Amino acid sequence: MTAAAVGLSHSPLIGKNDPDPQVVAAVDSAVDTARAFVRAFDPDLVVLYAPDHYNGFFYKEMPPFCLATEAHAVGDFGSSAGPLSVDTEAARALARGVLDRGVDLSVSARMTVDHGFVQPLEVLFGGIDQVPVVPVFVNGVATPLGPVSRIRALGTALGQAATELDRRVLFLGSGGLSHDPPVPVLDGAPPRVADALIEGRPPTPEQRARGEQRVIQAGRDYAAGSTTMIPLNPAWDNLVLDTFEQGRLADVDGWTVEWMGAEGGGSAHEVRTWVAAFASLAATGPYRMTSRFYAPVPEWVAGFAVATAEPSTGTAAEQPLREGESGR
Ligand SMILES: O=C(O)/C=C/c1cccc(O)c1O
Ligand SMILES: [Fe+2]
Repeated sequence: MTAAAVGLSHSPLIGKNDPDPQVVAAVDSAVDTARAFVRAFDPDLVVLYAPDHYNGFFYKEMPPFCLATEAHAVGDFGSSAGPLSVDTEAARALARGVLDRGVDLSVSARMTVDHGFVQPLEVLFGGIDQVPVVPVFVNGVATPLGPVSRIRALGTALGQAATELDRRVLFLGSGGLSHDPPVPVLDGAPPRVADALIEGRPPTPEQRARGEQRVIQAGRDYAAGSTTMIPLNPAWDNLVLDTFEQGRLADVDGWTVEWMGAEGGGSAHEVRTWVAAFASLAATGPYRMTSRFYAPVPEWVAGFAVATAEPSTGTAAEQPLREGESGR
């Protein structure tokens, strides 16, 4: 088995509320680098860790994480709808391997997913059915959230299980870093909203359009500096990226839910997907980050980051990231 990892922020506001062209060009260039990295690695299996935004998982049953043996995308914010090309056999083997290692994984035989899963597949592979994938939902939105150490344990167990497959596995984390979009919160929600968050009744097209419009307005408010939400936090985002780049994954066990929310906003917990992806790669051996990009993009309500990593050979030929590559 060979492995690699990519972390990629997502935002449904990309293309809908764009920043200055220079910022878009810088992001495009970083994404091109990641795409080239993925093409060169040529994975035959992608383990995709991503959050949900109350399109697939609801408070009726809200697991901390869940692996899918089959998955369908809802097509929110104009993203692709339909079945993902899930590798059911690999998904079952990985689920077994994670459970055997003492991590209480739940399994969905028909997961509903949204832009959190779809966007990285579209961006890196050109669609949701282009590469065999094992989708793993990681709750990064719906409180209460468990300790980050359990996400590292999940990633580690899944990485170890993947070593037993004769595959080229890309571990892909979708989301983060600091951001505080207007995702509804159950605590204190009016009864109609609470009911929707618990039951998960599909929104009418009008309701979905209103919700999406609210997010677009949030992007405009962030860009205008008139938001009442927690601002993007480049210092915290770079601390998070330093942790991954320096392979200090055990540090995340000390990250509290309160600290992450205060520093990075209500959706900063999406960075749990990166924790899982890098822990999976680390479970296969030492790694090195080969590219790192970061830009705070208020128009997208996103501390936006892209990073790639591969196994480290420990030889002198390996170059550390150059200044321009780090995005700092
Ligand atoms: O409202 C949603 O479904 C999500 C919005 C959003 C906005 C910006 C960054 C993200 O990661 C999001 O999921
Ligand atoms: Fe998100």
